Amino acid sequence: MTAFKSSVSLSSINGGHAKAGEVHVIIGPMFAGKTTGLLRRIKSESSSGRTVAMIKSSKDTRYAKDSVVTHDGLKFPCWALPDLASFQHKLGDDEYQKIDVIGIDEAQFFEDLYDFCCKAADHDGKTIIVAGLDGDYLRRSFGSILDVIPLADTVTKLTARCDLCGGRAFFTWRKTSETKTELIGGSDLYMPVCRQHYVSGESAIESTRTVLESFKVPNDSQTEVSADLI
Ligand SMILES: Nc1ncnc2c1ncn2[C@@H]1O[C@H](COP(=O)(O)OP(=O)(O)O)[C@@H](O)[C@H]1O
Ligand SMILES: Cc1cn([C@H]2C[C@H](O)[C@@H](COP(=O)(O)O)O2)c(=O)[nH]c1=O
Repeated sequence: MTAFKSSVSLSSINGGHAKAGEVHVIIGPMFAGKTTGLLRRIKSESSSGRTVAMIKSSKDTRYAKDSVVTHDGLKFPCWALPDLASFQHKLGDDEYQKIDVIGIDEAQFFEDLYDFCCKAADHDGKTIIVAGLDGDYLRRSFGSILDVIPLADTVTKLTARCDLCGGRAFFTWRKTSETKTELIGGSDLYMPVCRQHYVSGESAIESTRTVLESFKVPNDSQTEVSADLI
């Protein structure tokens, strides 16, 4: 009786699909192997006969326009899109229906990630594998990737190797003073670091700022100087 009830409700909420969808989330700092893990899972799904599609943000122009590429150079063809809503439109409804598994790389750049995962997994019966940065260079939540955790079947947090000591790296350090959140780049701009080196880097920046501040001429004296000159 219970089994009968649940299969009736599943087919009604799931647009008539026999199988419910799934959401799997892979997070971590840069260089942690998120894209490598995503490619492995997509290739394994494909080998077991499921139809797969890969999407990445069109903001990521680093290695190739229409491929997801790992830091080691592994490649997989993809749709490079500005948003996820455009995926079904681009593919067409018939082709969309045929897709079983959708990989999403650089998921932190998609504002409509939550709505897409809800629709694709809950209503269209797709398996979605989401990979992206959980935190930005300031260790603040990045985009809406953390919002999909309550939707997820599984969450995997990967770590890289700290570039300074070889320990486990949980965070991404930005090597430049650029402060905008979104800044596309690789090892030219970023490095993975452990907690100790993230914190010591922050302290070094703070000390430098304090020293520079102490050299600044106060505003009042600047006014006096210019007044004297007049
Ligand atoms: N500091 C590092 N720690 C770990 N892997 C690194 C590091 N620097 C370069 N790599 C390389 O990056 C690869 C992971 O690349 P990728 O899957 O594209 O990572 P992500 O998508 O998490 O940025 C590793 O297999 C390794 O060869
Ligand atoms: C930390 C941080 C990263 N980015 C950018 C830099 C890269 O283009 C991607 C991350 O790529 P990966 O596959 O995880 O290596 O995100 C950013 O825009 N802002 C940041 O704070």
